[in-house]
Amino acid sequence: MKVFKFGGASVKDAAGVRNLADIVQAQGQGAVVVISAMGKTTNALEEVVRAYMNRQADELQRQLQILQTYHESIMGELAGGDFSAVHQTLRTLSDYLRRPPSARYDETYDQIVSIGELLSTQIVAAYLSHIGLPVRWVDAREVVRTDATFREGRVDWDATQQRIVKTVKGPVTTITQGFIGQTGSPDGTGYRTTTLGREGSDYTAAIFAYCLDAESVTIWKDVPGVLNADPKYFDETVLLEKLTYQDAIELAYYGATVIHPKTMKPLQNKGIPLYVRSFVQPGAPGTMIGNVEQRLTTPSFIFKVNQVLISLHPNDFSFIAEDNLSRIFGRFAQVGVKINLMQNTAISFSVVVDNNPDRLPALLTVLRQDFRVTYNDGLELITIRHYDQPTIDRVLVDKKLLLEQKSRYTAQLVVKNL
Ligand SMILES: Nc1ncnc2c1ncn2[C@@H]1O[C@H](COP(=O)(O)OP(=O)(O)O)[C@@H](O)[C@H]1O
Ligand SMILES: N[C@@H](CC(=O)OP(=O)(O)O)C(=O)O
Repeated sequence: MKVFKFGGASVKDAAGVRNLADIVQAQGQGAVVVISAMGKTTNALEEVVRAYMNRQADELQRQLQILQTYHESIMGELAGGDFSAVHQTLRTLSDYLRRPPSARYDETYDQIVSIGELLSTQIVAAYLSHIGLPVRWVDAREVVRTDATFREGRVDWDATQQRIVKTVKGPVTTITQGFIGQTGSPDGTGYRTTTLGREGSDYTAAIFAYCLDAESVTIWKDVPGVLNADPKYFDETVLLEKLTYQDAIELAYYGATVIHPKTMKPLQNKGIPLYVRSFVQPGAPGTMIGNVEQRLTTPSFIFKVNQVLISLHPNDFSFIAEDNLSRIFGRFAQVGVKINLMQNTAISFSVVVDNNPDRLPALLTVLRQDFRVTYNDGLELITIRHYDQPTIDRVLVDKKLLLEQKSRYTAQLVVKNL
């Protein structure tokens, strides 16, 4: 059994859906096919959530219309298939949005944002059936069980495995959603949809593969495979043909957005290979991640833009020791901000985080309760895996270095453009 994952870029239009059908027919019949929301639908649904929670009726209608028109135009162009399930899902969303919003933002977010994956998989399943490829549409919410951490659901592996094994059987191709799951409701009155964190569809593919002891997972991308840098920021990239799980985990952890960082561990635990291949050139081999002998030697770059360097200084005479550190980490966990890099001296603690306007102001407020806080924004965090000095010198041209951290294999540089 193979698992395929198609992300938003691969199904952003009708041509993408037809291309997916060609790939599945040629290489993936009988596979589990995990699909994300089409194009930038998740971002669009985040706007729907914002308008709904802020009770902006006109804006909400406008956003809903954009969403509906986009999906309808893809269905129109596909010209064929029974899309009644898609229309039902759109009606369910409209009905939901007619009710007054609850105060539980994250829970509401998941109920709305999860619609993107339902729509995409219903469109793809209808089209595949129409062209004569029998498929089973599986509602991932009924098999992927999570806790009640909305927007970042933690998987209950035993319950999920039982359900997946029971549901996914036989030679028929399965179509299911990435990114979404379900929890028993906090008040015990029913089930609620959860999501696994933005860009979490790769992780869903790994969950299905783990539970089914799949022979491989292939994620189909708009790039030839894993490259030694994001081609959006770098002109001369090199394809990494083979990677150890460890190197792939490190690259993803430091921010190489080509694979979600949670994807590798379940696969590594069962030795299931992960292929990253181009949906534009499906015949090309791409990158193979697995139990390979050779560690990576090519320097690989990860650029994170829009970073903020925050420095904390105790208000009293204390040092940055265990008690202060535990308080600091508690504050970050409380507001849900991920630390991209940290460094401490006796009397200061510096962290680099994404400049997320939804969370940064809350973070600064709670930190200021205990510390004097200074910060510097508009920065870049450059991570070089398997670095050498000439590589570091090259990336520092026209940049001012604010902070540097090196371990045996990884160098991290916080810089400002000159
Ligand atoms: N090291 C890397 N190798 C290849 N692509 C990368 C790398 N780092 C970042 N990317 C970016 O990842 C993108 C593909 O991931 P993403 O847009 O999340 O795909 P999808 O949403 O279709 O799953 C590429 O277009 C590329 O810009
Ligand atoms: N649609 C979700 C989940 C996802 O993984 O999408 P993609 O595979 O297009 O990155 C998101 O945008 O966060």
